Amino acid sequence: MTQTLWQRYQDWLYYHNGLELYLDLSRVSGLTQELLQELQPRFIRAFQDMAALESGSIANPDEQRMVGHYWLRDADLAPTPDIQRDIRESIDRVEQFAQQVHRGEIKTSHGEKFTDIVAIGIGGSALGPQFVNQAVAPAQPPLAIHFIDNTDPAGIDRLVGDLGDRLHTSLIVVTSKSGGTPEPRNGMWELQRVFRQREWLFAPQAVAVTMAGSHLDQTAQAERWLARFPMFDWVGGRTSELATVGLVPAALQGIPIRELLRGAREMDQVTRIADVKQNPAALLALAWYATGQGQGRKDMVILPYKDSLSLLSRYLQQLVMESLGKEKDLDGHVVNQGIAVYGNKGSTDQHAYVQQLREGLNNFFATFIEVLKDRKSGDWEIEPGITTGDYLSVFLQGTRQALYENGRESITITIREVTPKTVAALIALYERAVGFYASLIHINAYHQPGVEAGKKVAGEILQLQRKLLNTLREHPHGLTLDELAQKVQAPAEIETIYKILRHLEANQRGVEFIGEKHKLAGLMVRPQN
Ligand SMILES: O=P(O)(O)OC[C@H]1O[C@H](O)[C@H](O)[C@@H](O)[C@@H]1O
Repeated sequence: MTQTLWQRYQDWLYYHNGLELYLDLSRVSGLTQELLQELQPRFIRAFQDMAALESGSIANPDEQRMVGHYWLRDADLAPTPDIQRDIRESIDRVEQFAQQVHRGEIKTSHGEKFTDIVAIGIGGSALGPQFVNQAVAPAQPPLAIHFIDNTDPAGIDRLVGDLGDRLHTSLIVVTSKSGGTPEPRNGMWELQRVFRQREWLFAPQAVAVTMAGSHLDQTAQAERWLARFPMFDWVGGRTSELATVGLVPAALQGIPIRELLRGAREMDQVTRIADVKQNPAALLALAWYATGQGQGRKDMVILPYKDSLSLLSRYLQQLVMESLGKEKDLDGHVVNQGIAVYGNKGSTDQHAYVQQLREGLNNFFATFIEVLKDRKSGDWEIEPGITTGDYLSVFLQGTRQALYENGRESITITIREVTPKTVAALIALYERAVGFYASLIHINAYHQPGVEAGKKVAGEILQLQRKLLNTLREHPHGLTLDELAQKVQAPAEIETIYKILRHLEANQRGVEFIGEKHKLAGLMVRPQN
């Protein structure tokens, strides 16, 4: 007897009472009891791996590191008394610092209360804080937050311009776990220059969030910055939102960090259960495996039907793709794994790419995030018996049904309201699901070897740029691109050389082309007068 969809819905529905969170997997048609049985041995291994991880094993073998982000929300889990103490102390210090700033006990060096935060960081040092800021920052926060999350001078200029004098009452929170990432360092240097130009003191407004002893930490100590908060080497960037990386900006914005920690802890407690059907993260990992045949054949389209969650997809892009997008498995076999993540929000995206989802390439599964509570207060009927929120709700249901009827799979996560607790629970759910899924496909979810390759090439190009400028200065009458490439002993890099020169010329950086610059054959370049 074919199972009714309603029966399937009930069979594959998970509900967490404390969090009022539902996980509906019924529209993942590849999900069957048979698959669950087939994968049981791998799940048993995944639960064992996870238990070992939480006990302090070297769960990140490639970097020989422990993986301890779950300890952040329940210090008792940490494997040593020292780590337990470090966790508790760091949270207490964050809370105390924020309270002192809010009360005006910590002020600027010129005696004013702080009004804003400029958060400088990139990747895991920005995406979590940005997501949580948009999701749950108070309407009138004690300090408004602004992000420099790139090395784009125009973006920095825009922020400095928008801030105006509020920069003088801003806390500059520089976050970099490694303490050496070029982009946040550049952001810091750019702001320090603005402070110098305006004859303002930078250090008394500066806060560092980084690993003890890092270059950034040493700088903050030497320059006597206002405060420093530790990042631990056993917390990865993409799982650091519940570490000081996320807690410092959250606390300063008046977001209750103990609620964030509580929500994540409550989710951790159930995602620790070694029984797939009782474990929402294991169920999520199973659904991902089912829909993509364990090879990421389907992209993960994140569709929260709530404006305040529209940065969730950007946050999950790093958490999922930097964890799962790996060339080799734990045995060194080339697997080129991953699950691509994209999305924005509903119902907005129905007017953008849902057309392709409904009728085009069936290479995705949607993840709807449904929020039952429409607004804090003041609801009213825009039509008899209908509210704006009804539209949002029925557009989600309608899209989900329209996709399913055309053979497109979806997962639906439902929460009653967007709160610090439920947002942190969502973060914890995905952190654990990524960990389980990585076990199922036998990869290390906790390193990121692929990000180094691009950085290495970038460093080489910067070096080449320095050589080009030095060489050009010796030839005021100019050289052809070929001659220049020969003189810097990089004939094979002529295209890169051309791109470096084109960028320098566009910014009046001491280089000018002779002749029509799009006619590359025989194009000459000389030092700019
Ligand atoms: O916090 P940082 O050390 O500056 O690192 C910032 C980011 O850098 C790299 O891109 C890593 O792959 C990310 O995982 C990390 O979040």
